[in-house]
This record gives sequence, C-alpha cells and structure tokens, in this order.
Amino acid sequence: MLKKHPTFPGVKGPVVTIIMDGIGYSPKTFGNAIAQAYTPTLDRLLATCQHTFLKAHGKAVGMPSDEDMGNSEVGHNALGSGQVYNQGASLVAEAIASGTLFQGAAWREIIANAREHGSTLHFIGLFSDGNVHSHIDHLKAMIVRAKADGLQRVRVHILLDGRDVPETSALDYVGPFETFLAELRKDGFDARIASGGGRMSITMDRYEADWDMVERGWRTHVLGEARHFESATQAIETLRAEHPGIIDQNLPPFVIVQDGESIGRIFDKDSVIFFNFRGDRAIEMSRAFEEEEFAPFDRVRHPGVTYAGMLQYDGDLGIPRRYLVSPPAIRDTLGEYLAAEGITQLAISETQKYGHVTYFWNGNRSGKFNETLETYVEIPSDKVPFEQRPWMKSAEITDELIRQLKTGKHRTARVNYANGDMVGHTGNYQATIIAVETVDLALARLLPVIDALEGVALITADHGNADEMYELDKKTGEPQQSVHGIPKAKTSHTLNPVPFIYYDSRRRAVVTNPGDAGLSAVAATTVNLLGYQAPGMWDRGLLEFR
Ligand SMILES: O=C(O)[C@H](O)COP(=O)(O)O
Ligand SMILES: [Mn+2]
Ligand SMILES: [Mn+2]
Repeated sequence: MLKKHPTFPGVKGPVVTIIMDGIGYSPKTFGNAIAQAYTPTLDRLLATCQHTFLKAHGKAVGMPSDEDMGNSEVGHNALGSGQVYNQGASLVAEAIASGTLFQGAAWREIIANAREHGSTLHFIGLFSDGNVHSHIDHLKAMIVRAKADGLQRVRVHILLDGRDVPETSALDYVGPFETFLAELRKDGFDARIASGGGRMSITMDRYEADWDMVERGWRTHVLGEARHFESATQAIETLRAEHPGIIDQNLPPFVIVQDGESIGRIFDKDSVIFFNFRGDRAIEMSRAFEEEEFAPFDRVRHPGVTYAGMLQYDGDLGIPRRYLVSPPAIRDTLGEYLAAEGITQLAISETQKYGHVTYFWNGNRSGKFNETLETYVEIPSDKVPFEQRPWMKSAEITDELIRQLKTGKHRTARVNYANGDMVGHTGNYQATIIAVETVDLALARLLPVIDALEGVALITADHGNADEMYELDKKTGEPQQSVHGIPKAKTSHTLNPVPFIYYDSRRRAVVTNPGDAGLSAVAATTVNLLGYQAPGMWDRGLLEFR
C-alpha cells in the first residue's frame, strides 16, 4: 500500500500522463520535424509551464550502453514501473558472455532435439545491430555454439531492418554475415540464409494490427513460398531495383533456392529459435508455432518443432513456453500499486501503441491488476503506410479520452499518441511535420478539459525520433549528405532527451531535476500528485510541493 504524502493532499481531478511517442528534444532545428512543425500549444507550454528534460536512452532506461537509443519497450517499462531494470538487450549480452545462455535447459533442448533427429536448427529474427528487438552478435554467437555443440545444419531467416538502423543498410549486414557463414562451412557445417524480407512486410506485426504480415512470414519461412532467389544479396538487389526508393523495412519476402528447391523450409522435428529479445513483434509468430488450435490464419502445415524464444515475450500468457534467457522481472509497478490502493486507471491508444500503455507499461504483462478499477481502450489503427495518414487516430483517441475523463471515473489516465514515432520511422520529413502538428492539436483540445476537471497533465515522451529526421555524421554531428547533396533520411529513434511538462493551471508544485532524471521519475511524480509518497524502490519524483 502507498503511504500518504506528508504535505500534499492530492489533486482533485485526474492525473493524466500524455506520451508523445517519438517526440524527443534537440536544440538543432535543421532536420528536426518538431522544430519545423507549427506547434503553438507545445510552444506555449514550454514558455509558460514548469518543465524539464528526461533521459530516455542508454543506461538510464536499462540498455547496455549510452550508445544505445531508447525505444518504446524500455521507455514505457521505466515510465510504468518507476524503476530501471537491466533490459533484454543487456540480459542477453550478459548471458552469452557468461555462457549461462548455453547452460540453460532451453538451449540444451534445442540442441538435443536437432542432434537426436539429425534435423535443422532455424533462427528467425530481426537482422541488424539495432539492439531494439535483437542484435546480430547474439545470432552469430549462437550459430558458433550450435556448431561446437555438434549440429550439422543451420538455416537463418532474416528480417531486414532499416527502422532501427539506416534505412538501406541491409547489405552492410548481409555481406559480412555471408563471409562469417562461409568460414563456418569450411569443415562441412552447413549454415545458410534461407529466407527473408522486410520487417514491416512480414512476420513482425504487433498487437494483432495485421495478421496478414505474419501469414506472409509463415509462408516464407516455414512453407518456403515466396519469390525465389539464389542468395539474399541477389534478392535485395533485385527487389530494390524493381521498387525504386523502397527502404529495407518494406522489402517483399524472398526464399533462397538451390536447383529450384527452397533450402530452408521448416519441418517436423526441426528446432527453431526466434532470436528477438523484445516481445511485441515476436508474440504472433511464436503463437503460430506453439498453438495447436490456431485461428488467425491457415498455416497449411504446422510442423511439430522444438521452439524457443530469446526471452519469454509475455509473462502473463506464457508466450513462448520455452525461452533462452529470463526476461527482466519487472515488479512493483505503478499500475499494481494504484490497483492495490483502489485508484482507477484509464489506458488508451490506437492499436499500434495499445500494448505500449498496457503491456509494456505494466512490465510486459498483458492482463489487468484489477478488472473493475482499470479501463483499457484500443482505437483500431489504419492499415496504411503511415506517411499517407500522418494524423493516424489522434483525433479519435482524443475524442474518446475526453469522453472518458468527463465521466469522472478515472483518477489517473495514460495516453500514447503514436504519430511522432510511427511517421518518423517512415523517414518522410513532410509527413512527420504533419504528425507532430497533429499531436499539438490533440494537446490543444485535451488540456482545457483536464483543466476544467481540476486535473493535471504530465506531458512527455518515451524516446526521440521526429527530432532527428536526417542521419547525422558520427564525427561532425551534422547531417550526412547523399551523392546528390540531399541529406540522408533517418528512420530510427534518437539519443536525445524528452520533454517533461508539468501542466497544472493551479501551479501546485515546482519541477525539480537534479540533472540526471530519467523516464523512471514519472511514476513517483504521479503518485505524489495523487497525494501519496512513492514506494522506496522507485526513482524519486520531479515535483516539490509548495
Ligand atoms: O518496433 C518498432 O517499430 C521499432 O523497432 C521501434 O519503435 P518503438 O520502440 O517506438 O516501438
Ligand atoms: Mn515509442
Ligand atoms: Mn519507434
């Protein structure tokens, strides 16, 4: 239970956390869609409200190093738990370095199964060093170990990134990886890339936004049904030439063949490792492998394989059953404390970010702590490339959020506006400016309602994205120029901090930041505003009450 705050009785109205996904802060204006956008509301807030900037990347959110950008998982975990845990990226790197990954039951079962049947070990996952969902070094370490453990045959199903890494970098990964595999093959070990495709075209759907993506992935990896190529390099070069301007995340699926036959279909008795550590985009394919009865699409053939995820992706639902590394044991979350205290909570977003304000927010659990106290609202997302609809569902989310707040039922609320991030990931600068303006408009509608209810808004973000729309040169920090002198579009997140704006027309507190506060400070801030002290394991809040 929470202890009462010594001096502050709590605000009367709702405490609303507004997460502007992907809206970080950079003092640079060139290539910064937030600086370029017309944002009268954000400008006014920054001019008139108490605010600070929070760390949202690197160690401040549990990533291995400060070179690692933030992402939605680690960002919402920190926001929703008030704590910083060593995250999947860190845990897997450590488990490989110490060898504990290979001593665990899951790895031994994967190996024993393939050895016993002389079958194939398949790896499926995001093929880059983005360290958001996966890291190619983890994949390489496992292949080396599989060979040392006596396996004969490995097949790798590569999901091309271009979203957490530069937008057309696939060959920078494929080339060295082919050399790496060729080296391992010298003494008869048979390891090859078997299939692949862009991560936004196959396999890595999330929150059941588009099962067709997963079905296409299944047909590609398992059934070997996609366009045929001799090699991944040939596939990527051909598909790029046929789709001018296409970026890696959208490349169509392909299957590698030899003598007209797919070299890597997945059969009964094979072993399969999904090597992403992050769960949102790994859950659906894991379900397709594991579930006996499966409704989302017709699998045509459901091979009986020994399947493992890099981590367990959903602790509540136990997906997948077998996993190589235990996920961070995120406990004592804000949601859990509020539920125990009898405080009502509203979580709302559109499909693309729905799990962010529920599953990630609650420490990667899909269930509620208390059915009657918690209301979760999902507004269905459009199924279009988001540069074509940069406003996404922000208006509908705002309509519903306003309606819900006016019922007076919710003491706390959290909302995620996806625009800055989802449109930022397309690399389309013009559309991203519209996306940011959309969020500004939503704030303009929402804040007066919160004010009238005598509530407070905490306006922040989970990491940057729209704040840097051009790749920056690592040495100079200036935008990289392409051959034509045009800056190179950047699709990934940034290392920038995010704003934290305390919107309270009654100005009941002042913002204090010792200088190094991160996203994990927001949970304590929330309970303080409700009139409670934060539990001891949380990082301290950002407000001092007058
Ligand atoms: O999954 C994605 O879309 C990107 O890899 C990361 O974006 P997110 O962390 O904002 O979801
Ligand atoms: Mn995000
Ligand atoms: Mn993102």
